[in-house]
Amino acid sequence: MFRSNIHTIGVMTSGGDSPGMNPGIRAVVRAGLANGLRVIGIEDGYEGLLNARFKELGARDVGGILQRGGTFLRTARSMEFKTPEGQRKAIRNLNNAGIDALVILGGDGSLTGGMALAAQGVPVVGIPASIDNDIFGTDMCIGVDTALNTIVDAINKLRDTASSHNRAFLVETMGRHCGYLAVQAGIITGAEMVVVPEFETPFEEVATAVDEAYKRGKLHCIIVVAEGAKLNATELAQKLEEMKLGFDTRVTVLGHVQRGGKPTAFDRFLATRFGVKAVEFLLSGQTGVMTGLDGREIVPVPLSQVVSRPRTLSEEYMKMARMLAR
Ligand SMILES: Nc1ncnc2c1ncn2[C@@H]1O[C@H](COP(=O)(O)OP(=O)(O)O)[C@@H](O)[C@H]1O
Ligand SMILES: O=P(O)(O)OC[C@H]1O[C@](O)(COP(=O)(O)O)[C@@H](O)[C@@H]1O
Ligand SMILES: [Mg+2]
Repeated sequence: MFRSNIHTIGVMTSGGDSPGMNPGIRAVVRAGLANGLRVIGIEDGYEGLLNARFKELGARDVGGILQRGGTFLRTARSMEFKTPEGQRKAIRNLNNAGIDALVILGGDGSLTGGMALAAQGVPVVGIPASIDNDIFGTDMCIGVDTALNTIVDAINKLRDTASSHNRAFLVETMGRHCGYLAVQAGIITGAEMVVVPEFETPFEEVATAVDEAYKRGKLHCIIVVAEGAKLNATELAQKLEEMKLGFDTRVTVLGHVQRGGKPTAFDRFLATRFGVKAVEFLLSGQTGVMTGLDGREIVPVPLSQVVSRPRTLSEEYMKMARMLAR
């Protein structure tokens, strides 16, 4: 049987916060303790790793956080960690504190950082946590479901105003270079059009969708635009206004409201499963991997694949959004 030489693990959150990080930390801590490990919380992501902001976590320290958005360990983006000197300092701090292995909850950038540490001999397991759902190797990241529900609530409300005033609303969703949130939200709110970075949408197509919705007698027109799209929501609105189509035009940039809030049941459960599996992977010697959701299973996905392969957006869902918007 494989005998682990891991006695103390560190857990940290990094990059943009996402709802479900807290349940993920809780699961890592409690699964670690259940397996006889010491668990050290690292505050402020890689920034805290570089400054040795470490605190030992017991079972009670992670009580009452399941339902809280954000991350009680806090998170950060760190330029210094990207440098070889920064990474050397991080490894020295881990060694000094007797931390044998790391669980990192974060997005693509954080997992790239985890890969760098793994390449230098640190046992690492990554947990995908980002509202963007832009990570290769997992069907879903922690936080996506909650963000999507927030977007849907917002669009439902905007639709009330859009129909009451006969307006076209351009709603900008987050996601960096990934249109996942926009497409899913477009389908489930019945948006007239979805614009994403992954597929080219000529402006004329957007204008035609707005014009046709007006001519068909629709009271409103909702266009969901991913933040990374070639023409952003504000630019599209300006161009549409110039065309003097039937609807008045307004823009709503949803922004950081999409990142906060209490995690949905789905996100809590996914985060919990990922956390438990992360500890299991570390103890069975499966390191340099990410916990990935593959259908119903949680599987180890090599970080080398995670960071080198782009996640593709389903063309089928784009077509579905377009077909159903009539
Ligand atoms: N190529 C990289 N090499 C090493 N560390 C990285 C790299 N990219 C990102 N990181 C670290 O991960 C942090 C979070 O990454 P970021 O892309 O901002 O968020 P996320 O992990 O949510 O995608 C960065 O601030 C940096 O410290
Ligand atoms: O909060 P910030 O630093 O302004 O960053 C905004 C970015 O963070 C996100 O909300 C989340 O991205 P990450 O998970 O990569 O951190 C993106 O959707 C958005 O582009
Ligand atoms: Mg990211």
